[in-house]
Amino acid sequence: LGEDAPRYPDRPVPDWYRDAKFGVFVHWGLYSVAGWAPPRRPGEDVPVELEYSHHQYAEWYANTLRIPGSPTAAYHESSFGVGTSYEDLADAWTAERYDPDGWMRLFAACGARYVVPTAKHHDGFCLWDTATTGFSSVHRGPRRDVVAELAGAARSAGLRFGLYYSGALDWHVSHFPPIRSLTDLFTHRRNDPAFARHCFEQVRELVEAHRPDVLWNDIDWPDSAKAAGPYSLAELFEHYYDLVPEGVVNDRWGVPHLGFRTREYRTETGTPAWAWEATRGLGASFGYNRAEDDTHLIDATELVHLLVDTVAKNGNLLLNISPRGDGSLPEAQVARLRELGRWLAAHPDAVYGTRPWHRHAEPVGAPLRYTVRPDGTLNVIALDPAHGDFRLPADLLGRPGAHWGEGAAEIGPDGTVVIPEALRHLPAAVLTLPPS
Ligand SMILES: C[C@@H]1N[C@H](CNC(=O)c2cc3ccccc3o2)[C@@H](O)[C@H](O)[C@@H]1O
Repeated sequence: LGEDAPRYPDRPVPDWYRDAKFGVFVHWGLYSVAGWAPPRRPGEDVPVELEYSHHQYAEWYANTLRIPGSPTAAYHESSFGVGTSYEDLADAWTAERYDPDGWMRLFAACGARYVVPTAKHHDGFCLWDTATTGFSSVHRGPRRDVVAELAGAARSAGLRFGLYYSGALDWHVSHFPPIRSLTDLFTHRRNDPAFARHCFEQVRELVEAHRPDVLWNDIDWPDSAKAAGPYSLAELFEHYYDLVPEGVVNDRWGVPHLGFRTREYRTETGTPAWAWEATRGLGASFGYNRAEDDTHLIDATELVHLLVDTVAKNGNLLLNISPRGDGSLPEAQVARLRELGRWLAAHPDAVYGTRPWHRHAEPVGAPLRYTVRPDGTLNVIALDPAHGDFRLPADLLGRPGAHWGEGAAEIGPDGTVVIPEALRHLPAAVLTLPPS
């Protein structure tokens, strides 16, 4: 490291985060007013040359709109007219059905332990009472301090409160051509000291006003803040941890300091020793996409499997919900969240507060996942109980006291575990083995 390379703190990921396991991401912003991107079903891909002109992330609307000939450009003109800019939409944003307390009560009821709403996404529109710009939800549109309302509602609902911030991209204060490739993504962005100070001051406002338990930065941070000196990232982290001793950050700051690692629409192959977080939308987008219907969304059983698989691999799941511009929550998304919450409410000890076993699954055979409770009890989670009985692996044979929630488990001499009929309709069934 060069002589001016700052020193970053080495901090463990706090236990509250590792125990929480399930959080709700909320991408809500000016892009939710338009709420459109070319829809994409699970498994569908586009050729790399269309990756940005046909971006499936509706929160990228401001960029996609600027790509000549993109479906988004056509959608925008037909919906808002040739003379309406993206930023003009700020005055059309009324958020008339926005109910922060209702949102947070729902997320808590669905088993989330933390929530991470977007404070500023790549479009640069700020959802809090900022002194740094007039491009905000207080000065324009809703004329509400969305972040303050969400912070209060989250904590009243017993949730930890984090904030997403777009550190690398702010299209309101940048004047590059649209991003049309991965190369553009890394070159069409500001790294100058003035922008670095702008980002520093914005996040300082958020930290001082709301003490977020999680600082979830996206993509990267302005390079000129990565050396020692005023408005440096090192100073920002120091300030943050002074104000929020149990605070935690993610791994997208572009410096050798991170809390939990992140995977987006992907998972880990095994069980890493480090804390990590899997994040995705319920469909292919984080921002609301009115072009998505039920067939574009992950189904509830897959959602339970995603959570269990992630937790078995030492990860958390940060599942995104995409409120409409008016603040209402898409019913199909809420239905899936509630279904996940019902399973979690019936099997809390299979997830919350657990830690991974020495393997997360079996290389072959029945789809099992393992988690270990604080008292050493092993949760053997059958991901597809409808397929019926499964064989316990050799290293678990003979362990006494095997139990389903309701009663003792029937296990044959060869390790065949009979799944009770009453459990076969569930997305996953949990067999517990007391500490050996
Ligand atoms: C949560 C989503 N993040 C998108 C940017 N994605 C990334 O920077 C990214 C993607 C990703 C995948 C694996 C490890 C790190 C990674 O970073 C961002 O462009 C989307 O609009 C949305 O906010």
